[in-house]
Amino acid sequence: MTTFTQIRRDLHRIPEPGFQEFKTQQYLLDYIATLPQQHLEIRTWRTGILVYIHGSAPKRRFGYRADMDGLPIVEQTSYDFQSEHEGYMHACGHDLHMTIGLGVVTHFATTQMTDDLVVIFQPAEEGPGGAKPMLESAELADWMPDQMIGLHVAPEYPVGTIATRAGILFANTSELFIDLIGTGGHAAYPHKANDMVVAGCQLVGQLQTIIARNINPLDSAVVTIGKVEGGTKQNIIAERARLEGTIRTLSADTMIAVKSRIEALVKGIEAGFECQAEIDWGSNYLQVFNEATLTHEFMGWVEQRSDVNLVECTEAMTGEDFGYFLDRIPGFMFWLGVDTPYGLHHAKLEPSEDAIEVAITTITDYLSWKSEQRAV
Ligand SMILES: CC(=O)N[C@@H](CCC[C@H](N)C(=O)O)C(=O)O
Repeated sequence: MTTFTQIRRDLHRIPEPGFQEFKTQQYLLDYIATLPQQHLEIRTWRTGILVYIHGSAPKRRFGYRADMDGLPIVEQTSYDFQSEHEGYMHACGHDLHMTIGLGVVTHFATTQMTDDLVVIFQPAEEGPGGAKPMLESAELADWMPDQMIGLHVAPEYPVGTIATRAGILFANTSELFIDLIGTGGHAAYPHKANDMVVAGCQLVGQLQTIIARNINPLDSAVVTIGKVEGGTKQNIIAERARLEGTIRTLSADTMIAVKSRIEALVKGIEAGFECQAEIDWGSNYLQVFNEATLTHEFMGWVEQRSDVNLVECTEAMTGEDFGYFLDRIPGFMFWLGVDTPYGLHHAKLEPSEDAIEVAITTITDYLSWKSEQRAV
């Protein structure tokens, strides 16, 4: 087993929620401390880490970002290195993203590049979002890269596949939390209560009409309710219900339109069920927009290689707060094939560990090549 496979497995065992990646941060810091330190400078920001790798004659500063948090999922993989944190799992590949980040740090700590590189381990990608506050932090302010790279594991592609496109890669997102407050009561006296389970169920159904009936079929949008909570016992009419979801759109205007329809439907539920409703939009992420010149150059570079296959993919409705990096710094994100039948956020996700070496080689070779091009 390679060091990096072992590292991935160690990280897989300790998934933590956003901004609580304490063990993860310590694990990464402990590993980085074992590397030759002469070109490295290390800073921490909350539970994140920034590793500055000084080049020999720098004219530019590249950036690679890896996200760190796990998800509230009960793991169902066949692994003998399953999560030790009950109810949490690395089900979005962040264990691989971080391992690849360590691989990149290891490579350039021992083989100095001409240009500088900042490897950013960023907390809370799954929510509430670490990228935006990290970009506003004093820790990153004087280390701001000139070009950013990020990747995300892609279960649907074979190992050795790099998939990307110029322009929008991932959607705009907004979280969605709706609280419905009515009147509870005895299950046998529905006429004396105001049942929020019924109101909540109706609202879930009505929300589906936004995409089906209000959005241009040639546009793309998603409204998913991923969690419904309501009531306390089977024979008590529920006083409260809570819907939790997410909205995805390919344009900012469509996001505004979807939110306005949600507000209208929620008002209708309030009137129809004589209840109170509160909407909280939670956190929102900007689309991931790949800068055209750099993305095409990268795609051309990948095409020349015999060890990886390039796929020009379509946009996905996934979200990523890496969009905030790309809004400020030119660069791109790409999908890394990890060949597993279960999708992202699935309890059985088992990404192929062979993809780790593919990614480390691709990123370090690409950055070395870019660095040798010498910026003007
Ligand atoms: C790559 C990926 O799966 N990202 C997440 C980002 C979630 C953002 C936020 N918490 C939300 O749910 O809107 C995704 O679900 O796409």
